[in-house]
Amino acid sequence: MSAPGTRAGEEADDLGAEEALALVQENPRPHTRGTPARTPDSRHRAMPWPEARATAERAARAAVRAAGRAPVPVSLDAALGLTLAAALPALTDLPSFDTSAMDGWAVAGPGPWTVREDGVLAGHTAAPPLTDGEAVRIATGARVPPDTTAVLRTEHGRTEHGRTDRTEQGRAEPGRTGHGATEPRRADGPDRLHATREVVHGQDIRPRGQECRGGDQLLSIGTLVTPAVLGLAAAAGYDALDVVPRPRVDLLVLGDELLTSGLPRDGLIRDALGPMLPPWLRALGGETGTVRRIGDDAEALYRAITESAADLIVTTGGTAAGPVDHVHPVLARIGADLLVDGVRVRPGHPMLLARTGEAQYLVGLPGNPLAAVSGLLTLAEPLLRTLAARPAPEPCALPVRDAVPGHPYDTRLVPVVLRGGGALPLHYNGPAMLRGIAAADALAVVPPGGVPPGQETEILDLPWAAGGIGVCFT
Ligand SMILES: Nc1nc2c(c(=O)[nH]1)N[C@H]1C(S)=C(S)[C@@H](COP(=O)(O)OP(=O)(O)OC[C@H]3O[C@@H](n4cnc5c(N)ncnc54)[C@H](O)[C@@H]3O)O[C@H]1N2
Ligand code: MOO
Repeated sequence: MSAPGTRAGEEADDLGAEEALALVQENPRPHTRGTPARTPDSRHRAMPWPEARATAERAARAAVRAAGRAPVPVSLDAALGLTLAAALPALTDLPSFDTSAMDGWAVAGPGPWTVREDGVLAGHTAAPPLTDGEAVRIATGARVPPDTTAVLRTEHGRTEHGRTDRTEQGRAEPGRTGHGATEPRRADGPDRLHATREVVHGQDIRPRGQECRGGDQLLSIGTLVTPAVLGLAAAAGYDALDVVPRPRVDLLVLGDELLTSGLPRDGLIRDALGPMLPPWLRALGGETGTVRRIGDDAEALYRAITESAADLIVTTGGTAAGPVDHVHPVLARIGADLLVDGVRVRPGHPMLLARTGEAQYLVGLPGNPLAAVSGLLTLAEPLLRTLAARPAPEPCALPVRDAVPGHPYDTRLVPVVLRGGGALPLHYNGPAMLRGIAAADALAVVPPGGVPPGQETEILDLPWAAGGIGVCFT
């Protein structure tokens, strides 16, 4: 990577976002609405895409009913991204004492006021009550002394020394005045404070309980813990929160052809899914333990599944019907219920969902990397979201800028960038490619037959893509 300002860095800047996008943008092709129907073979079990998602969500609801998901207390720093398992009552009034909202003086009654010698700072013990005609220097956030009637901002007060001084010429003159801050005292006796603006009763005092009273419900059950929720919980006195725990995920990567480092060689390729899936599963609400590489070993796959105590097992590869595609035979040996066995979606149609225990499910992702992403968002997303008690994302639809060709029968998931309120399909969206999705903001859901230019289509968020999505990002 080049440091900013170097030649290469300048070249990258010169390239510009749009040109960078052109590296991955799809060439518009005529959409294929009306393409003559092809008789699908072995399609009988494949489920329509919306139904597959609903099935995964229902399965997770059944798991929650069967096993429950006991709330766990976690420290604030571990709670981000989890869901509140109970409503959040305030543990205290907020603010918990009458607080100065400004730097200035706490005053009692009408001015001018006699200024007390000591000031009041935030975090200090309570100052003694003020009497009518008295003022005391006060800082923002400090407790206002009892019987304070208002806070006068520094910039709205003028102080005057309480005694006359002798000048060099021997003439008497009043103590010099200061605007805002009190000048160093040169004479005995308290300063006098004058307001330069009208003073309204109660001004710039945040009364105790202004935001909430102890016991008030601040947030409801099921609220996603965001950075703002962490701040509110801390302000309201919490050190820990009761949350729905992250569903545990065991990730089993299948395939003898996979390398974990270096360049592809001798027919071997790099494992793209081992690095990609754990953080993605976490963004969807799950927590992946170690990634286990099983190779193409049916016995090892059987053991890994039957020994797993995870809420969700995710396998990659081996879902088709090749000589070393062991997922189906092993699930049959276990006696698992196949709830989804193929989905009418491209890429990713061999994806599957099985029930492997009373409250345990297995999502089989196809090995082709973009097909695996498709399976992740079709089956693992609704499942993990429901297990983690996260709210469903608001449905979002945007117009496509160019025609997006469709499959004759199946839904397509197409990586897109979002620009100017519309979706632009990206090139390099083949099942084995990650180049398009790596540059994408979202996935467009393209129904069978395709979408003509300007027509709205459903958009699936990518968890990291805040930029440009606006309304869709939750
Ligand atoms: N006769 C048929 N063959 C295939 C069909 C079909 O319907 N009939 N479907 C194709 C489709 S579509 C897909 S998708 C794949 C699904 O295959 P599997 O889930 O069995 O996956 P594999 O065969 O193990 O691998 C497919 C492909 O992906 C590469 N791969 C696997 N794992 C990884 C990984 N972790 N990182 C990177 N790449 C990976 C693997 O090397 C293969 O190239 O089946 C088609 N075949
Ligand atoms: O479903 Mo496969 O994903 O088309 O490659």
